[in-house]
Amino acid sequence: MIAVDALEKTYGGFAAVVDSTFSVEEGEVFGIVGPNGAGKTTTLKVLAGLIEPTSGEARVAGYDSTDPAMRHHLGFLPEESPLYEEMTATSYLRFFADLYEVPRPVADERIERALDRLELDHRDRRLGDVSKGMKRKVAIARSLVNDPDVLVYDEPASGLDPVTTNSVLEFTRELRAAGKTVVFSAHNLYHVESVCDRVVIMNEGRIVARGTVEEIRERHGETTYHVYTDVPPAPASGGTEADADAVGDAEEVGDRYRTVVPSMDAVERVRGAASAAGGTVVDIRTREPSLEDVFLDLVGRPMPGRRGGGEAEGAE
Ligand SMILES: Nc1ncnc2c1ncn2[C@@H]1O[C@H](COP(=O)(O)OP(=O)(O)OP(=O)(O)O)[C@@H](O)[C@H]1O
Repeated sequence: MIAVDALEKTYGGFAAVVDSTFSVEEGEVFGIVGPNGAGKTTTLKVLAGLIEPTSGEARVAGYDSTDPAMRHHLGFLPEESPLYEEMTATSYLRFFADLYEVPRPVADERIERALDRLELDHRDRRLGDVSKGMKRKVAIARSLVNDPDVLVYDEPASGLDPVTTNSVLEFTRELRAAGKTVVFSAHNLYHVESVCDRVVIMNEGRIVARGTVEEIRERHGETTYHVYTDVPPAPASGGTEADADAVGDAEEVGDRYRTVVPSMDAVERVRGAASAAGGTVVDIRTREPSLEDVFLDLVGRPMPGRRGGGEAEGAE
């Protein structure tokens, strides 16, 4: 449903997106995560046809993203979605439905359905007077007035309270169940883990990891072993440097000592060191990396060659 190929976007010589290639299948929820300035919004704006690639291409629902016909198949939720403050939710959504030339009875039914599902009260209050959560929900409803196949949401749940956040995430799952394809960006990795079928992690314009959350964890994360001993482990005299490294950082936890190590070999070294100190291992726990662990590890690495590349364009 979406195919992005060797996408580059530069702003006046600054490469915001570098050599990005990914695809999204029909009915998939696809997450783009990354730190501030990673290139997420730029990627989404290209998909939404709001900016043109410097090179490479993005195809959405069978159209080039720069083809105006593509927009009939797309609903876009920008990161900031200022609404017309004097309008009510209903009149605002009708206005957008008219822009898409949706027949009025169809539009009214669609708008009612979206507002009901999003549990939007105060439909006749001016938008300038409704809460931030309600404004976000109206913006989400706006993305659906043309009944698009593809939804591109930039930080859909950012700044929302936990209840509204949950309802937006649940709504995203329902969109998938209805066969829509959803691409969204997020900073909150829990949101991504809980909703997305597949994810790309971007850093400094480049994709640095991709796959299901599970695949990314397996590929990029490290399992650690937490070894609990009843004495501080001390390497036996005459032990190797690796033995000393393995037991260097025991931390006192209650009446036990915890040493975190990356392998079973190192666990055995800790065992030896505990016994050399007259004690024993009392517990070993395995800890799988979270998406957040992987993320912090990946985005902490410097990325080469961000500046330059592609032709300079004026800032938009
Ligand atoms: N119109 C523009 N002109 C110049 N530079 C831009 C423009 N838009 C974005 N950039 C730069 O491109 C880089 C990527 O920006 P982008 O907004 O895509 O990142 P992001 O991952 O969405 O960040 P955030 O999480 O902060 O929203 C940033 O360094 C940003 O300053």
